[in-house]
Amino acid sequence: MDSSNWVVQKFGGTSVGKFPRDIVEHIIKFYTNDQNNNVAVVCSARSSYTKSEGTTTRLLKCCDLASQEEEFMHLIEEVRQDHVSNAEANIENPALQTRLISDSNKELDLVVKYLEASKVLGEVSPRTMDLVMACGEKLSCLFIASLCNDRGCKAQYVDLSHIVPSDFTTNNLDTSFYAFLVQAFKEKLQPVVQARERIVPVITGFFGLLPMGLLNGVGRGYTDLCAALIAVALNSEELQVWKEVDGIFTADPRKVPQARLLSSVTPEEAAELTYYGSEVIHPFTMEQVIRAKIPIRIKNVQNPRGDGTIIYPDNVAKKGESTPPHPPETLTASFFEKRRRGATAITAKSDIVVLNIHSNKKTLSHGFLAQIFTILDKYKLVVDLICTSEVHVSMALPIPDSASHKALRQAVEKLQILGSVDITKKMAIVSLIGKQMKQYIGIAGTMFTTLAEENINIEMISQGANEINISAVIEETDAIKALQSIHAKLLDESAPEKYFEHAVDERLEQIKRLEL
Ligand SMILES: Nc1ncnc2c1ncn2[C@@H]1O[C@H](COP(=O)(O)OP(=O)(O)O)[C@@H](O)[C@H]1O
Ligand SMILES: N[C@@H](CC(=O)OP(=O)(O)O)C(=O)O
Repeated sequence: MDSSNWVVQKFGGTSVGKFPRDIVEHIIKFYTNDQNNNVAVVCSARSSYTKSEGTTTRLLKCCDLASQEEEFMHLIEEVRQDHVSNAEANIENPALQTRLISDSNKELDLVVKYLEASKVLGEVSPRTMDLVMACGEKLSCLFIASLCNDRGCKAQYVDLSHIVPSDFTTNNLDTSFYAFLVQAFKEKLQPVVQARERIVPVITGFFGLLPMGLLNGVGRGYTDLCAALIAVALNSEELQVWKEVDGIFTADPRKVPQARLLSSVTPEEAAELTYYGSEVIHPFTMEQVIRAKIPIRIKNVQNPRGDGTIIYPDNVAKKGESTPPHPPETLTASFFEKRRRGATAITAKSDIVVLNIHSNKKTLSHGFLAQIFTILDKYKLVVDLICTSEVHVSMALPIPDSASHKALRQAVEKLQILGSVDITKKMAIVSLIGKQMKQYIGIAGTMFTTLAEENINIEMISQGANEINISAVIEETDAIKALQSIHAKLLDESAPEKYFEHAVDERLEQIKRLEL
């Protein structure tokens, strides 16, 4: 088999749940047969409807119940039933179907053993949680590999859940750890790469067991990172992340119907969009592939022939070239957006709490911030935005679940020693993202004027340190109105030019001045 020409395709949990036949018939088979690519597939755990009701969520709930010494078997049976009926509905060959059901049952029986032991102890260690969570990706990949074989596309299930040796110790997911993983993946995939006939490896997006636990180290969405590392290991031409949207839009198309599909975004923009509420791609993914000069393409399972959105730096050459004189060959001609007016996209993040701390001046100002961050760190609270003066600090914190609510309550008790503390709940961060914004004057002005015109009160303002993000904290109930109105003025193709009369391309102006 030719060892080059690899394409890595990552499928999310809801896509595996809703469109497995399309994935095999119109995507995997199309790229292997019609496009003559070597395809490697990475899957997340199956969700039949939404991620919050999917297999990973159910397995994590089992861990939660076991740690409280409570019964969890009803959830395991739900997962079992879901996968058995899915196998019966999709796998036609009786031998393949029987084998898949038996393999799936074995994996679930193993999970029950881990959970029973944890229930006795009343504690689930990060390692046990990883062992339980890994089952989701195992079941999903056993299924997709079986479906490929059922439909005449030779595939092999590849389990990465024990790729990290049990004596491996690290508390850092640093470059050397990623390099170790890439090497381990290369060795694991060697038999498939060197096989005489073409075989599609169907690889578990779970790669563990990590010393600190995959959930602690990487968080939900870890299969994107796994796919990126596989793409590097195979030196692939492209990493394709298949979703249920045509690509990355100027705003969430569910919230802003006028949102436009973007043909390209930079890795920094994709990361900011994900951090600030648009679940586009796990932010850890980009660095690995971009360093290896591999473009990422976001594509739609329901519209497989669409171009999707390319994530690639606008100033980096493609593989094998030293300069970036033109769009890399694998990218479409429309790679570079023609009409960029500064901003690329807008996003909103809900479940934000604003925390204000006013110093009682019993501490020197230089110790004030250090103490605040020590307390927040102790309770593992993340700060999305921060504005400070010498004695006053305002912070926007994502508080999405009951665990973070509890942590916030405990942190506030400690913070009160430093000064007066107040919190405002049910807020949202609205962020305008764009790599080219920094060279325009007037974009922030238009954004804030628009909010004022819509009668939306701004609680906090922040311009990200990387200058590609302008954010405002507003009430959660105003978020959609804010997205739509700012989009209409700064991102709609049909927006009247008058909205841009204050947005001056500063770099262009400087050049003009030099020429005079
Ligand atoms: N700017 C954006 N561009 C595209 N999708 C966005 C954006 N912001 C939010 N989204 C939402 O992100 C979701 C991602 O697609 P989905 O296929 O559900 O992801 P996954 O495969 O990771 O579960 C979509 O439902 C879409 O509405
Ligand atoms: N199954 C895991 C990992 C993952 O990456 O999911 P998805 O690709 O559906 O975001 C989760 O739900 O977190």
